Amino acid sequence: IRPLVILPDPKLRVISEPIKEITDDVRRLADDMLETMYDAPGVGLAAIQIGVPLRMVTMDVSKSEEERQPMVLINPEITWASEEKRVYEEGCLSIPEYYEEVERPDRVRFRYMNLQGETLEQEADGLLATCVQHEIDHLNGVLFIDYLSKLKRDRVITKFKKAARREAGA
Ligand SMILES: O=C(O)C[C@@H](Cc1ccccc1)[C@H](O)SCc1ccccc1
Ligand SMILES: [Zn+2]
Repeated sequence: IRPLVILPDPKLRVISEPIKEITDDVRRLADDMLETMYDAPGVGLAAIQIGVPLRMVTMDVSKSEEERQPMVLINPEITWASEEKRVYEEGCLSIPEYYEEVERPDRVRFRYMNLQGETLEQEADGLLATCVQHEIDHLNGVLFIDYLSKLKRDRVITKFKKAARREAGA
């Protein structure tokens, strides 16, 4: 389990680098991310959220504990998005205990490489569509608060800056 990077850490604004080769380190990163994601718990995690600026995402939107369906996406990209939008109350493991409605395309198609080195493309709707868009945003330094009004965004950033100062014992 790796510590989560929390707002206002500037690491969250980094654009993550593509993964060029699937090495044992890359496989270990996937294991660390899945372990951290399940422990949080969350349904998705981007590598930058544990401080690693590489384009890897883990997801598991399966409902039950028994039937875990872990997904590891390497260099994922959205290849198509529906016109229809859907509003979902999003949260973020890097912005704890803050939830706001975000509107995103209802369905997306995304392409990625898996840990076996295969390039796959699949379509998603519902929570998986929301999650994959939220995670790929992380790889581009975009947070869900960027879709809110400036007023709301500034409020939450100020709140987390104050909390960070208190922690530093300022
Ligand atoms: O911070 C993250 O990237 C993980 C989020 C991903 C996510 C956010 C909003 C909507 C879908 C996925 C965590 O999974 S937040 C916890 C959570 C758990 C169940 C459903 C939605 C969010
Ligand atoms: Zn997030």
